[in-house]
Amino acid sequence: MKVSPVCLYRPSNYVKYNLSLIKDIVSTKTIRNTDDIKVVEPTLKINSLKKQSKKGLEKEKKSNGKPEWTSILGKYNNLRSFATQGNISFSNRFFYTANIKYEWSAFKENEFINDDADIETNENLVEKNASESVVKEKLRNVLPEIAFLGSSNVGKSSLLNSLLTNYQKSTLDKIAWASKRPGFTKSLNFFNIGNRFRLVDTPGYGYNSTSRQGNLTLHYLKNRKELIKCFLLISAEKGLNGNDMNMIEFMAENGVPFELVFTKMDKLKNVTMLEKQIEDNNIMKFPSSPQLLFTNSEVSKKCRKRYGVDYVRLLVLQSAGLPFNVKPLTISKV
Ligand SMILES: Nc1nc2c(ncn2[C@@H]2O[C@H](COP(=O)(O)OP(=O)(O)OP(=O)(O)O)[C@@H](O)[C@H]2O)c(=O)[nH]1
Ligand SMILES: [Mg+2]
Repeated sequence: MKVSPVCLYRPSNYVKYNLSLIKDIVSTKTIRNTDDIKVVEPTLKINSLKKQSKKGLEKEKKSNGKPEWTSILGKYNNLRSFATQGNISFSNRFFYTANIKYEWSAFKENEFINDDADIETNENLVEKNASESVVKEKLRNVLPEIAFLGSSNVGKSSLLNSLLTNYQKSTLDKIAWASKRPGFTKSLNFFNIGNRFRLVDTPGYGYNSTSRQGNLTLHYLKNRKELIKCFLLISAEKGLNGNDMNMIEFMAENGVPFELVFTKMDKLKNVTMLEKQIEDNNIMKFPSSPQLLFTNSEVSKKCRKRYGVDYVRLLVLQSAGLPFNVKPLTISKV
């Protein structure tokens, strides 16, 4: 199948959705061997577009001790009005005090259904180390789900860990497994957060992914009743790519609410170019008006703190329909 990359990127074509195309694109296996390789090229490599002057870099380095990019944290979302010190303290406390429980991984479509009839008849649901009643209990415990999506290596697993790790700690808690190797997460992984909602880590699409993983994620997005929100992660260093645009189309077509999170902000050299990309791709004019968040999950000498995490936490609670002062519940030991 030949696809013009220009056609894919143009916002006017944004509503034109083609399931077979997306399935192909989510699988790099398919793409590597076809001309469609073009569609996975990033639309814009932010850092490569313009070499910054020394003066510009200096200016960007620090403003009030923070990296300059932190000035856009509240610019492309409506969270500023909610981000009072009180609400931030409440929501941080929720994430620090909630019991976190990894519950299960889904490698196949039938591992995230929770229709009673299907459970009764589906023997695949019985895990090696769990009785059928345990698996049923897990699937019956209906909680709203928020999934992290994005290209491989954008930092989905790291963001999940960052949300759940206290600011005081210098390294992230290892709740979801992260790795510098792209394509590391191979299944949908479900984490119960204080028995109020689940965070779902997903396999990345693009480099080093497989069509099985891509189809699994698409099936989850389309069919999972508990899914209330997706956070689509984009590496600020690499920019939005064709796969991201297709995933956005897929979610729009299937009525899946989503927000956008720019990750690895600590690696961004030029905040103006990121803003230009947001404008050029008409991101603020997407019909569903996603909120834009910006964060870094790693710290370095240049960027000594994790920024933007407060906003992501606020938006997760808000997405789950919870008040910011919500208290975590006990998670059943089953
Ligand atoms: N500098 C920097 N590195 C990051 C950030 N977030 C993640 N990383 C690194 O990027 C690599 C990939 O992170 P992961 O969290 O495993 O990425 P992922 O999206 O889950 O990747 P897959 O599971 O392969 O799809 C790891 O080496 C992380 O340490 C960030 O904000 N800044
Ligand atoms: Mg991962």
